[in-house]
Amino acid sequence: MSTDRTTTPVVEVRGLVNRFGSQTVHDNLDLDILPREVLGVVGGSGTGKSVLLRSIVGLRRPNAGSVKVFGKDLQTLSPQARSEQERRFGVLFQSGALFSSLTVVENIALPLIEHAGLPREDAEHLARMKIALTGLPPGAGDKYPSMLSGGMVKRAALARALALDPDILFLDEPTAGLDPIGAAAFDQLIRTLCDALGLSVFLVTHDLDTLYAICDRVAVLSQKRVLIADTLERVADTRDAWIQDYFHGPRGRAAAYQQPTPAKE
Ligand SMILES: Nc1ncnc2c1ncn2[C@@H]1O[C@H](COP(=O)(O)OP(=O)(O)OP(=O)(O)O)[C@@H](O)[C@H]1O
Repeated sequence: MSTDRTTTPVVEVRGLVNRFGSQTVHDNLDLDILPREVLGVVGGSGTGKSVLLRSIVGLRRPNAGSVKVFGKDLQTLSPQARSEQERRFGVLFQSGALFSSLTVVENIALPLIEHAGLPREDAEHLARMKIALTGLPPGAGDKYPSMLSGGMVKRAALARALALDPDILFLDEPTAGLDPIGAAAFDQLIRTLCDALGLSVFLVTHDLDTLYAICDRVAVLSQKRVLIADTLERVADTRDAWIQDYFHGPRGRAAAYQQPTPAKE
């Protein structure tokens, strides 16, 4: 676990409101993402975890509220300044979202060519470095996504999310669909990258093992807002029906038994 995190947030979400027609998904939601932390974001299905992620990274304009990234409100920036801020985000969507007609190297090189303006040869050289960083064998770079296993696709998508050397990584259910061993290995990869590269990680998950294995704090979405964002221990002790069910039901007990509790600062 990282030990030198400061308390100035890298992302501050304040008073966020998101509505779809008559459905209010978020109502006055507040959340901080701290430097160098892995923040697990949990909540029942449909509580708005993915919408929150999309609102923070600028893919959805909220109905009200503000999102500050490194102290700057994305909505008030010029298009160029905004795009520079957005380059500080790396996003891994649930589907992986790689282009099927491009090889893994080409997929990872693409943002380096399009956003960083690198010549193809340099971009592909850097792409191979990102591939190595995520633990993929070198040969994987020349394959198409359909030729890779589910775990390898996740790693390739992570390599692409890391292409522009982001400060904050957003992961939407990264271990969904992986077998338990593959999921545990992917968890450890995220923790290692967070510590080695000094990244902050916003991680939407349903996976209790992930929370116990790598998260510094856990944010619970419930009743259209963040009910609590704190250490796993304090969250699990919170009096709330969903939290009690989630952390102290059979699956929660099994996860707590299997994993060492994250080190305290
Ligand atoms: N583009 C959209 N148009 C209309 N409704 C939407 C849209 N995107 C999300 N919603 C609604 O917002 C709510 C929250 O969706 P979201 O995908 O954020 O939930 P979630 O917490 O990530 O759920 P899950 O854990 O099942 O993935 C859902 O009721 C969903 O139907």
